[in-house]
Amino acid sequence: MDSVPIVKEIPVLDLGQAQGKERAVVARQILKALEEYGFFQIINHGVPQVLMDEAMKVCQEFFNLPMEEKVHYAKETETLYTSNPKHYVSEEHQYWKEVLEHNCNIDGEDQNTWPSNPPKYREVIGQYSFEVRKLSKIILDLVAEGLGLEAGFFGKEHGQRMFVNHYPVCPDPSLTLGTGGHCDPNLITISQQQVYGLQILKNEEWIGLEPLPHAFVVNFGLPITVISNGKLTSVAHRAVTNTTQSRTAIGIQLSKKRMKRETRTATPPEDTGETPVDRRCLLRRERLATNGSGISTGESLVPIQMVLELTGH
Ligand SMILES: O=C(O)CCC(=O)C(=O)O
Ligand SMILES: [Fe+2]
Repeated sequence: MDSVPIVKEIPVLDLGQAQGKERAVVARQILKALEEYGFFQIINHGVPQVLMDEAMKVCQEFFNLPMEEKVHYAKETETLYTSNPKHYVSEEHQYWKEVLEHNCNIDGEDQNTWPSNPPKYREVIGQYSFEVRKLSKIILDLVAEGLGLEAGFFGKEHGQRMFVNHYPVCPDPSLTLGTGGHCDPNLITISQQQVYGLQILKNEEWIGLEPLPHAFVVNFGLPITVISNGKLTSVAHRAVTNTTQSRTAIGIQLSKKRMKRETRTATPPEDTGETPVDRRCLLRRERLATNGSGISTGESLVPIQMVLELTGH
């Protein structure tokens, strides 16, 4: 894993230019970045740096809470928090990470399910998810323009969910995984990360993406293949841990449809007749099938019917 090169060519796009007469240029740059890498970073995106810092701070403070307090959020009925020890018993591979995840839909009604500690969590993440939502709409409009689709093609009603992956310092990263290779199942993911660890698949080789301070990393999930009529595909990625620094990545995912947790279920073909399996479990199983570090193609990760359902097509 150490031999993975950090590639400076992964595009860094200036979203500020999209407001002026350079808009069409930016739309083309985004399309090119998606065709070549499936990922890009954006600067001048309009989300205040201080808000980004505060969001990172409250997330890190959450992970620094004592385990007794964090497990309070690991209830079976509404799981906000999971950690690698939880999977030790059932999974072949051990993931060196903790995850905080919850919906953050626009009406704000999810907020009372969010952690109440750190005390500023709900206020800060409420603002942050609102700002990132605005930003994702700007990017979606640019992608629609770049694809020659009508303005507003991606619609107004989106489901929004936040995934915060926290990877503690790992004494031996070769023995474990941060996040195994996968494609995202949702429409668009916008993530904030301050420490290197994200790797993306290019020409069947892993390459590393060095996050710029206060930039956002953007990628598209499986539905983009259907939406773009095969012009774009979702690119597999994974995250590695390191021996010196913990790493926290705050991902905000938008889906074409609002997803309530209970609707995030599906019966994979081989399980017909059994209890529906949580879709993230399905994804995790597919990740394991690729040994966690291999390549998951769109087809093997999520059945195409599910992609169509997610895109509302
Ligand atoms: O840790 C990261 O940067 C990536 C995590 C990720 O890809 C995911 O949760 O879908
Ligand atoms: Fe991902």
